[in-house]
Amino acid sequence: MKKNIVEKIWENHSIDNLEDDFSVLVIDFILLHEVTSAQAFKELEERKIPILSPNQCVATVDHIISTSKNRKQIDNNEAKTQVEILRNNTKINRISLYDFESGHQGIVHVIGPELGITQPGLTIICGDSHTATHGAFGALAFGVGTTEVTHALGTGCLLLKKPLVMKVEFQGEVSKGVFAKDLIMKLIATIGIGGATGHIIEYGGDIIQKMTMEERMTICNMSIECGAKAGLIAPDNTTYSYIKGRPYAPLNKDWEQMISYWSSFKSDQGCSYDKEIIIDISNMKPMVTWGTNPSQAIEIDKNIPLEKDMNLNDLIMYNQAIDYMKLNRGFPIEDTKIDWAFIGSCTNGRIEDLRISAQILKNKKIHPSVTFYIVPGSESILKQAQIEGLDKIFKEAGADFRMPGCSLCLGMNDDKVPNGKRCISSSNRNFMGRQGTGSFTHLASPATVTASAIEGKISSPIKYFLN
Ligand SMILES: CC(C)[C@H](C(=O)O)[C@@H](O)C(=O)O
Ligand code: SF4
Repeated sequence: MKKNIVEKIWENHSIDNLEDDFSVLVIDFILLHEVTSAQAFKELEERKIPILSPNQCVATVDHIISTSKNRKQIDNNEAKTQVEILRNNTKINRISLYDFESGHQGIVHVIGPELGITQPGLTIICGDSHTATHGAFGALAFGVGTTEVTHALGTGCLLLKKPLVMKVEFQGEVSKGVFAKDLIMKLIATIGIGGATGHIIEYGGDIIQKMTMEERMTICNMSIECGAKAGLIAPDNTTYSYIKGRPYAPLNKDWEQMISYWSSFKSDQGCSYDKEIIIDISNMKPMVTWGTNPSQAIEIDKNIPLEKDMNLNDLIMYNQAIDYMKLNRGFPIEDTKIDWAFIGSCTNGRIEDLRISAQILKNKKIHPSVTFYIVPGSESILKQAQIEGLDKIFKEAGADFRMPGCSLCLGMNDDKVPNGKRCISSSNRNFMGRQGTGSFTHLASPATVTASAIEGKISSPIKYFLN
């Protein structure tokens, strides 16, 4: 029987099939961060259950930490306690912790791939909703709650219901100035925040195949924003060359064997899906959100929708969003004045994102009224940016190039957009107050963020890519 990639990974990991499509699934890797792991360790300790396989776990500090240069001296007491608890838990349980100055501290979904932990055909979980990022490598990776983290740490498996599978393909020509972020935002705007509920998305087709791993990670990362449990992309040579030589990658003598194993995790030609969606991206412009969820997005040259443009079901959310965002119905989104700009997060805080921003910023200054945070996803990206001299370009332009962490993606650490200020952001969520109480967020690609930081208003980056 022909199978899709999800069915293949599922069967390969299922050790017991129960009624109603439930299976006991082996979990290959557990990623941990300071916010959602403490309770899991505590419960296991209380019940005297040891961690089954500490070498299949990796931890880092990302959410709550400071991104300032003197981040090691943690002033915030709550953050200090959470970091100390994680240090202690990982030490007692012999789990690798990528702490400050380890060379790989960073956002959990950035360092997994970077270390070569994220590999095709694996099942990977983390107490974090953006775990789908790892699906870019053909892994079945999804966010879970702390109870499931506890269960998986103790037993190495999880009881799960087999999800439906949706195939998504982007078709057409990618226009200049349009990036992976714009494509995934277009999908979410098209199918809505619940458009993929109950499904795992497999992204396929020529456009996806031509993408770099960084671009594929951006795509898979935001799958959760349209309700999908996970998003994945079949592995190919781009995947294998990215993994090769990384700390957790198979060594030379096992390499060929692993490639042939990994290559088996591809959907069979003619296999079936529960749903198939094609998104036409011809002549598409960069995307930007006007509202307070990621589906409330339009192409940058379009007007903010009017009430009559909305679905009846979306009307309440529409009105709440417009009122919160203090925007004018039916007006252009372009030229909306901004105060802050942010490049970072597990969606767009990778080296390619910083390179695009630096390419635009070179020999330019950001607008005097804009505060621009550029936050690398990991220590290794920070180092690479310094090697390439990107840090100098950022500094000369007037941007603040900071230490790695989740930073302004969520208002859980010292980095916050002040009340009443408007930020254009390369992150993945624009919920009310997400970047700080009373702040306004517009999601966009790193190129659009940078163009807007220069102009002091929401601006298209297309002009920077015309020759
Ligand atoms: C703090 C954490 C539980 C949360 C998540 O799961 O997504 C965070 O990473 C986010 O992006 O909102
Ligand atoms: S960068 Fe943002 S989305 Fe990603 S894990 Fe951190 S808080 Fe969550």
